[in-house]
Amino acid sequence: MEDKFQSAYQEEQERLNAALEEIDRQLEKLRNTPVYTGHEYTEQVLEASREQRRNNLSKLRTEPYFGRLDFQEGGQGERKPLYIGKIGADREQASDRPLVIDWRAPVASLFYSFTGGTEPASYESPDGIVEGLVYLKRNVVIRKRILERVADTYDRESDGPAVSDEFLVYRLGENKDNRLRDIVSTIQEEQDRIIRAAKNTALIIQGVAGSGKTTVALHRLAFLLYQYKEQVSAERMIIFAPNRMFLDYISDVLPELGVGNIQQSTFADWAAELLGLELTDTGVMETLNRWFENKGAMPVLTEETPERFKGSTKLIGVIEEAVSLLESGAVPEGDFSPWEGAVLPRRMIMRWYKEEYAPYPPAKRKERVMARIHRWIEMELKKSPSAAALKDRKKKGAQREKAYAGKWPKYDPLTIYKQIFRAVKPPADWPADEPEKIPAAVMKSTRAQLKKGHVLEEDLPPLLYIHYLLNGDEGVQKFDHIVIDEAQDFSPFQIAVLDLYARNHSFTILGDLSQGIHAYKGVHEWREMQELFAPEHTSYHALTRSYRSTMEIIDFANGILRGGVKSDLLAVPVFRSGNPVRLLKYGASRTEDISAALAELSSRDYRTVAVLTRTLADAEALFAELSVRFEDVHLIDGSMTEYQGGLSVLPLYLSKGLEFDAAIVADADLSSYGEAAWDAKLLYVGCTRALHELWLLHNGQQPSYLVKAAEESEAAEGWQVK
Ligand SMILES: Nc1ncnc2c1ncn2[C@@H]1O[C@H](COP(=O)(O)OP(=O)(O)OP(=O)(O)O)[C@@H](O)[C@H]1O
Repeated sequence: MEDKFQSAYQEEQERLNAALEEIDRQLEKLRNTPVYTGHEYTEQVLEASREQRRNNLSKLRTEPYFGRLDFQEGGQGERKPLYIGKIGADREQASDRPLVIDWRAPVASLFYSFTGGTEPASYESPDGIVEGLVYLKRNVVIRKRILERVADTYDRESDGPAVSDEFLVYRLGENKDNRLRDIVSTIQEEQDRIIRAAKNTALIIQGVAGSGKTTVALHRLAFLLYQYKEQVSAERMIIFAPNRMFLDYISDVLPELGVGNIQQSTFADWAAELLGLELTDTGVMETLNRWFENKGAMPVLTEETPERFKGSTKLIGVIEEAVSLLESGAVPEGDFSPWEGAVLPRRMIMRWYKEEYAPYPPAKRKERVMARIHRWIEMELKKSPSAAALKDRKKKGAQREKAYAGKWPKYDPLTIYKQIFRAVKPPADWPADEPEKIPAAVMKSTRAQLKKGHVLEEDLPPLLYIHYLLNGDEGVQKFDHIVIDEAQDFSPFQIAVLDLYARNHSFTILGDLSQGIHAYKGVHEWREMQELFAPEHTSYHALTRSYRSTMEIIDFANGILRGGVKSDLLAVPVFRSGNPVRLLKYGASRTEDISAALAELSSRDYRTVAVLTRTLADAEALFAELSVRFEDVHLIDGSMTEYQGGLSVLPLYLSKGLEFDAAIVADADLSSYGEAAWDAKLLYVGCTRALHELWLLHNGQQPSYLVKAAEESEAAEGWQVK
């Protein structure tokens, strides 16, 4: 065994030397080629390609590849070793094998999709299905040109029939800093299928916590840019994430994959910009306070809860009716007369409005008709008998034109929205019974909030829809692909509105219903989103394996899912074992104990340790106490745009999407978490943030599902640490 390993290492070292030599040589040659700065188009194109190669080779020279796959096409003839890296590179001399194959290339898919066995494997090339035999799948770790590790995950000539997880487990065991990383060397088969799925569908992915949803979505973007280079561009792709700090947390992955310029935003920021609205944080904080800061006093959630109702597509009909009422009564009563003696009959204006400009959406129709009237005035002015009359008519005409424009409806989404909710007076011809289509409680609370000048997050989809009905999509950029992370917190209306701005329903929608702690606004079943698309435009995938946490943590979290959330979307762990989950009962002082736990865990070799509390108020109070004892502890309060790593204190609901080497859940007891499914979901989110170590501190009175989860997963009790 040792010998085999030695010879594999030796072989890879020789191969690496040769590859680096060739990369250096190619790079040297390119660097010695003078840069073309002239105006000749063909030369400019050639220069751009040289520049691209210079960049690629500069990256390749430190880490040329990470994997090797020996494949025998057709099951006979030569066994070719294929080296797979983050970027592809050709050899200097023409050859049937590139120097490095891009991980996104069709043949490289075998490296991910092959799960072992002796049967032929296949991949889809542009010329059709290619079949053959896989002989070897090898992971090669190269850092800064040094060969650090060689690990065979499949060898046809050895006894193991399946691809082993050993290298994956080694990778997962590493500690994490403050950024999410790429996983190109260890993408798993179920993830690869999603990454390489065809572009023009709305993929809906239910994935358990830690199943790699965020990571997979980012790799999928890199894949789409490679596979559909002629059809898509990075600037026309967008990632929606829950907050700006999360965007910062994921911001390294795409550059690592050689992808830049993809738009990243929160839905609220994107919508506010499109609508030209200034959103205050007051509304967001009010919502969070209402749902998260009142321990045990969670408002009752029904289909008529304002956030849920406004997020459903039930408002669509009401909005369409309102806009159509405005549209049909838009042309002001009476003929238009710019000055005495000149009359443009309403009949004529109606003809322009109803016939000539009918294809345009209302706001554009109004613009066009008014422009036409303006042109008509200019023609009429030419008939003026004298210079004095011209001057007088010009003045009068301008005044009356302005007054006439003012008689048209105000095509402003917020005004129309306010009219629908009767926060301002609607036009006289609107039917009096219209408000009955909206539940009274929603009507009342929305009216009150709009009167205070607050636009909440849940108002954005209806506002955007009104905007779209008024203006269409002219002048607005449509997206080639939209990624929605933490999609369980998105409402169906948000997705429906985004679909208006997506080409070919090209979406990757990822989430986890078990983490649906924003259930007051999000979906309760994926069906709610699937129904927005025609069956041929959508497909559903499930990711069940969890890569983030140790088996012990996953077993414990599964216990919370079973007993508390009452969900059967359980996670399947990768066989990576660590310390048992630890439950610690407070002694004389809660703060002392939390402090001692933090001191113990941060003294170990962990880079990120978090203390998770139930509310922001708890986090702030605890932070005040801990910051006296720990120099470099940070408070995460939702207003941050950057995630710093290290030691953090944060409310559990803000930890979604993040991960920490070790997590301490403070007050994991009935003082903070009840028996309801929603409380269990919060704890599930918190517990699944931990990679290696999870401690729960409590007062001895715990919800029954926690007690049961601890028993079933053989969690440890007490302070005998290590
Ligand atoms: N194939 C893989 N190889 C190595 N690491 C992986 C793999 N898949 C996922 N991971 C790691 O697992 C962790 C979880 O990934 P990610 O945050 O993308 O999951 P998620 O499903 O979005 O999680 P959550 O819903 O809990 O926020 C990350 O550290 C990621 O690097």
